[in-house]
Amino acid sequence: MSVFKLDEELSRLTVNGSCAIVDDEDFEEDPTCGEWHKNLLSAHPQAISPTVYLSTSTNGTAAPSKPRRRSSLYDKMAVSTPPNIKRLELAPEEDFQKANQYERRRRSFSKNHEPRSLEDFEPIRVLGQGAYGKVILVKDQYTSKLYAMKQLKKAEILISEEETKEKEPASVNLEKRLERTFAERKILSQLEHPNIVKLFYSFHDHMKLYLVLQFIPGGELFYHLKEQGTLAEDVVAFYAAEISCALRFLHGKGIVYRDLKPENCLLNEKGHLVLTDFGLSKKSVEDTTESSHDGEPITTLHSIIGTPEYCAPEILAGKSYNQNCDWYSLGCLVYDMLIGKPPYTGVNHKVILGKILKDKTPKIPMYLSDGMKDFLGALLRKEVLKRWDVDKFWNVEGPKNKKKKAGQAKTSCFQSHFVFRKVDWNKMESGELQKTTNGPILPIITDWELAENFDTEFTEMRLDSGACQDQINIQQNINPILHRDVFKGFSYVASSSYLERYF
Ligand SMILES: Nc1ncnc2c1ncn2[C@@H]1O[C@H](COP(=O)(O)OP(=O)(O)OP(=O)(O)O)[C@@H](O)[C@H]1O
Repeated sequence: MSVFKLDEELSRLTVNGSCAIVDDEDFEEDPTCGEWHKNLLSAHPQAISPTVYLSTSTNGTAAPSKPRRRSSLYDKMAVSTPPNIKRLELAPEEDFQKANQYERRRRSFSKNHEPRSLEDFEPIRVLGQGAYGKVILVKDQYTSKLYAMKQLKKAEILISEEETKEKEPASVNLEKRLERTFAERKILSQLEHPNIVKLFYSFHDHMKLYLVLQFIPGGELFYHLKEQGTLAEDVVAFYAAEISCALRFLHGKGIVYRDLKPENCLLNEKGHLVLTDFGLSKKSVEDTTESSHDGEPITTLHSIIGTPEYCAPEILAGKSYNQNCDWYSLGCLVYDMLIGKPPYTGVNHKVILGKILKDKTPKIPMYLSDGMKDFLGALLRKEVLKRWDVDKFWNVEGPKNKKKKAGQAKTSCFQSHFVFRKVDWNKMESGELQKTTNGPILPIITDWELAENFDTEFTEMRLDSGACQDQINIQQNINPILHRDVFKGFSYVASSSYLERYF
């Protein structure tokens, strides 16, 4: 889960791209919210979760044996009390006012376009945890819709352990972390693609930033990989095609994803792949669709960032890089799905880094089809200039060289590659395939609120842990910075039409 932050920003280099902090006028005013943690404590003294799985492995060797769900377990699940029940204890006048307020909000949510706050959502269970906070399954109290709420602790963003180690002034690092925080919110609010998670709302309170995302119930591809060991070539090709569509779409908008790994690939209820976590994505200033699709560099980036196993060598070497780094990561992910581990592994980041930078092109097992070997070989080239420029050759053939020099970059059409022979690109690119058919692995979902395709390591976590400590950290350490209101402009509400399209 952890993000690799080896010398996260090279102090000698500057990022050649736009700061993604957005203008205030772009967004709606956000209400402050604060009661949620109290509600949460009273509603959920303990996290509730079944410790059972319904998914079974098709690969007996790789999957650990897990107990099947007994139906009686459902009866034993704790029932959480909706926080609004508390209103019954209020004095009549307050009760009346609150009830009116509730009714007003309920009516406005039916129109779907209202700034949101933490009290609007009932926490159900933890779905995952990242570097700056948790992702929690929540239920909208007014509409009963489920969302994945990504919470980022302001304290973690404002004060990082690295600051004590790094030579750069704290303000430089802070700018970078804020830039990334805003980048995720800004980038996601501009995107609409069937294979990319949707952002519906964002807001913040005195402790945290909140991104209210579409809940993707099928869990991480990582989870299914653990269950199944490895996947068949056709299945892998299908996921590779869906990821490629999402990456191509992002590159066309001038965005480099930079964090492709199995944990960030989720499966939706129909088994289609959805990319999440845009915390490391970067958008360029010169966001011209034409030049990006020509395969020209979107922008030259320098930050060392990402998860090392899936990270392109040029990034790890501290060189400048462009969108092509995402295609190398796709090669690593495809390799992982087929072989059960990424191309370079090791006991720690240093060992992995050494292998990626010094070893030759990774060994591709003989048992893969020739087509798959060719595909992987073209993406896993360490030198960018020798790597397949997928954006350039997305749907066009490059010039045919009669005498192909050894080590030359592949110039054939990406979509026409042998491994994609069963993929209906037209339907996939238009989104029709994702709407009308199921993907190769259909996650078992008996009840969306159970989040049964997520690891019990997370779903059994206490929902409230750490909340009080964060408060103390903020007050003791970062008051001067906090007063600058650096998170102004974070709040966002998707347009009514966008919201209506998905609910
Ligand atoms: N929309 C979603 N629906 C369901 N689960 C989600 C969703 N978004 C995130 N998750 C779960 O939460 C986990 C962590 O989310 P995410 O990667 O966005 O957090 P992060 O803090 O950026 O993590 P990292 O530090 O690993 O980059 C994911 O791996 C996934 O399991």
